[in-house]
Amino acid sequence: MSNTIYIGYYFKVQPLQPAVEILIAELGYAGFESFVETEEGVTAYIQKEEWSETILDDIQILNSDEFEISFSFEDIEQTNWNEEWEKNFTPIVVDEKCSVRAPFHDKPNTEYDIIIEPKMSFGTGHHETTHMMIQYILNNDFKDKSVLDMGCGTGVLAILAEMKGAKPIDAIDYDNWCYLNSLENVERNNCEHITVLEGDASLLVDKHYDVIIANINRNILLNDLDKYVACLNKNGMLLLSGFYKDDIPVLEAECNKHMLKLVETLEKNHWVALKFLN
Ligand SMILES: C[S@@+](CC[C@H](N)C(=O)[O-])C[C@H]1O[C@@H](n2cnc3c(N)ncnc32)[C@H](O)[C@@H]1O
Repeated sequence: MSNTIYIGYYFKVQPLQPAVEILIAELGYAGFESFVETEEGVTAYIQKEEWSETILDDIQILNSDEFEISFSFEDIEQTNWNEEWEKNFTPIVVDEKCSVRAPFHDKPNTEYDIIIEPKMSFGTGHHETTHMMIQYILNNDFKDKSVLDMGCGTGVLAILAEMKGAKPIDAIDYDNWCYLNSLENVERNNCEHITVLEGDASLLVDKHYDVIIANINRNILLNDLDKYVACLNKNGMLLLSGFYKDDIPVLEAECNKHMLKLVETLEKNHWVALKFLN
C-alpha cells in the first residue's frame, strides 16, 4: 500500500502576498502540479517522477530579501491523499454561479454544483487555469454542442459543459489516475453524455467537435494544436489554458497559422486563458 507518487512541500511565507502568488507561478514552471493556499503560505505537490534534488534551485523568490520563506517536505502516500485533501480543501465558487466542492461539503446555493473527489487529479477549481476555464464555460453557449475536454484531470470542465447542455462530450487524459477519477466524478454528478478516454491527442482520429477545451501546458498545446484543429468544426471554439501571459504570443501565432482568431483573454495571477474562434 505504500505506493508513493507525490511529494508535498509545505511553504511558510511572510508576508503572504504577493509572495505566494509568485511562488506558485515559479513552482508551476518547475513542474509542481497542484497548490493549496493555507493560512501560513502554500502547500505544493509534485509527482515523484518529476522531482529531483535540485527542483527548487531556480525558484528565485526563495532568495528574495523581501519575504521570509521556509519549507518542509514529505512523501505523500497514495493512501493518505484523501486525508490531505480533506484537510485542505475548501469549496470554491466561480462568479457566484458555479461551485466545485467535495462530497462532504454542504450543498451550496449556486446554479451549478459540481461534486469532485479529486484524489490525485488536478482540477478542483482552486487553480487559476481551471477557474478561468470554468468562467469561459459559464459565459458561452454550450447547448447541444459537441465538446472535447483534452487533459480532463478530474473531469470538472467536461461535467460543467454537460450541465450547460453540451452533448456528446469526450473527456481525455493520458494519466491513468485522472482517467479513473474522471469516470468516478462523471458518475457522481449523474452525467450521461460524457465518454472518458485514457490517452492523448493520438485518439483524435475521425473526431469532430464544436468546442475544444484544453487546459494542459504550453508545450503540449503547441505540439498537439494541429491535431485539435483537425477535429474542430466550422464556427468552432477553442479554449486554451495552462500557461502564462508571456506565452500568449507564441500560442496565438501558432493558432493564427491554423486560421484561428484570438477573441478573448482572461488573466489571473500571471496565468491566462484564451478563447479562439475559427
Ligand atoms: C492542468 S491539468 C487540467 C485538468 C482540468 N482539465 C482542469 O482544468 O482543472 C492538465 C491535465 O492534462 C493531462 N495531460 C497532460 N499532458 C497530456 C496529454 N499529452 N494528453 C492528454 N492529457 C494530458 C494531465 O494528466 C492533467 O490531468
